[in-house]
Amino acid sequence: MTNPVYVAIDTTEAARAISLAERLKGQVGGFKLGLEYFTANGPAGMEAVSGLGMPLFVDLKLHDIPNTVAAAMKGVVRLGAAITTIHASGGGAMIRAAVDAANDEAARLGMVPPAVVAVTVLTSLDQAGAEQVGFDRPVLDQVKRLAALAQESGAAGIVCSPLEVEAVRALCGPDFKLVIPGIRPAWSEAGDQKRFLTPAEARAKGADVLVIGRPITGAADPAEAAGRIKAELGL
Ligand SMILES: O=c1ccn([C@@H]2O[C@H](COP(=O)(O)O)[C@@H](O)[C@H]2O)c(=O)[nH]1
Repeated sequence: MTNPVYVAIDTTEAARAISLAERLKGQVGGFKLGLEYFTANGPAGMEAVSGLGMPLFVDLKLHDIPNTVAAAMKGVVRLGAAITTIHASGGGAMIRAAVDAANDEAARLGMVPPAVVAVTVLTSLDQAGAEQVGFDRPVLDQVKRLAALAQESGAAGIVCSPLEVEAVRALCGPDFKLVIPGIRPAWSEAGDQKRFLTPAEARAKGADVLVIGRPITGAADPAEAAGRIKAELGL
């Protein structure tokens, strides 16, 4: 089985990111770099990590009018992303524009386009937090609604919490990519994550990609922590 874990390397420091990536290379399936890293280090910083030869998940969660998202998505393709994120709540036209831009730019450059996945309801929101931003229905229903929109608008998959995986799988089918943060091994701290399960639980429910940051990167020995997660997954 391919290792489904993408480690979220959330830091502003390129040297720390590269050092973590080098130490974790054999223990995870890929590296995720997000806003914190990109705004500090730009495309060159991204390339310093992708140059280590592992799949790169570029997590910029684009959310703007379709024209702007399409232009930004072309830059994401040039970073060599295997997976990248947009916000589903940007709407169907925005999702379609992002997917079309990814495909067009990749074709122009002779590259494989990234899997464009749409963030539904952030895993840091519980029911009360979701209601605060106007999702006045159960979180599961909101996730399913945005998953259906993402799928009909051409996205390769979605980002949701492990608690919603089974329902979205039933709704969207086996080929829809479920990228799942909110992963907390039993021995780790929840931090700001509100909707979470363990790696083994998330995998058993049918998650395709497990996004795990602080339980690995904040451990005294990140490679050992990633190795424990690998063992939990039977890898
Ligand atoms: O709903 C979401 C969407 C994205 N994330 C990102 O995943 C990682 C999780 O890191 P942990 O340290 O394991 O909490 C982080 O980069 C988030 O930006 C998410 O957590 N929830």
